Amino acid sequence: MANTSVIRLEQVGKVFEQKKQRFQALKQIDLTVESSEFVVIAGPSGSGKTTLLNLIGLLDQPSSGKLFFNGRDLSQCSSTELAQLRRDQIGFVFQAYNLMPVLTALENTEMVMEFRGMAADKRRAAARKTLTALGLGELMDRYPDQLSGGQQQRVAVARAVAGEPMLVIADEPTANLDSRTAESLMDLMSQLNREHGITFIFSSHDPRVISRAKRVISLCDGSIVSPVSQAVEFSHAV
Ligand SMILES: Nc1ncnc2c1ncn2[C@@H]1O[C@H](COP(=O)(O)OP(=O)(O)OP(=O)(O)O)[C@@H](O)[C@H]1O
Repeated sequence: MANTSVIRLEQVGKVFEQKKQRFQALKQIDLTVESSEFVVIAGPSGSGKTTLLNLIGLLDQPSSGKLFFNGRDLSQCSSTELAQLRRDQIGFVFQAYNLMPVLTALENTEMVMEFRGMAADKRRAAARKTLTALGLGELMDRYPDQLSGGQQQRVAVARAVAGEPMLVIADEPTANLDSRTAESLMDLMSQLNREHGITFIFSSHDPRVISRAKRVISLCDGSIVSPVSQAVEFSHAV
């Protein structure tokens, strides 16, 4: 089957306006990410990585240009349709994990599938399977404050991937992790990408993440500065 674009941006710009200040955070971005890609958006602090991820994750809207998700022109979608797409097709791993403190690891992992209206037995089975695959089989009934930072990060990944979304977006996924945990998290995401064909888009300035990407998109001052049409292969050795 031919590759389908998960995300396509055409001449996308993003301007933030505060009081009388106008700041162009993204400038005329052209970018296509195909199904099953494993992409890192790299660049220095302030280059626009989070702004770009927020657009790709349908959390924010461009000021100019066009954004397509799975072939759909998002400017034609209502806010309800955008919310449904986010819920059903996209998994998010936030830097701050954003786990619910009053829910166990298992309940946190089930949460997004519950929002989707999946039957309780199905979502519980999917959450158990994913947590076990992530090495958290024995810790499913613990609350976030009973888990280490790395374990919480794994629960956040489990929550993002358990419902097998089309796309997983991770903002600086290794920012708070030690080298070993960061390495195993990247192993896990590569495996999910290879075995389940889930498309991953990360933002990072961590060389450990960038070296594992199949394609790196470099941002500088809101513009893409690396070739985007060709996959860039990096050695796995850092
Ligand atoms: N809501 C906002 N209002 C005004 N300016 C903003 C807003 N969000 C981001 N910016 C500005 O846009 C630019 C890009 O920010 P962004 O957070 O996307 O960068 P980044 O590459 O993710 O940085 P970091 O690596 O430090 O997280 C920065 O100069 C930032 O100050």
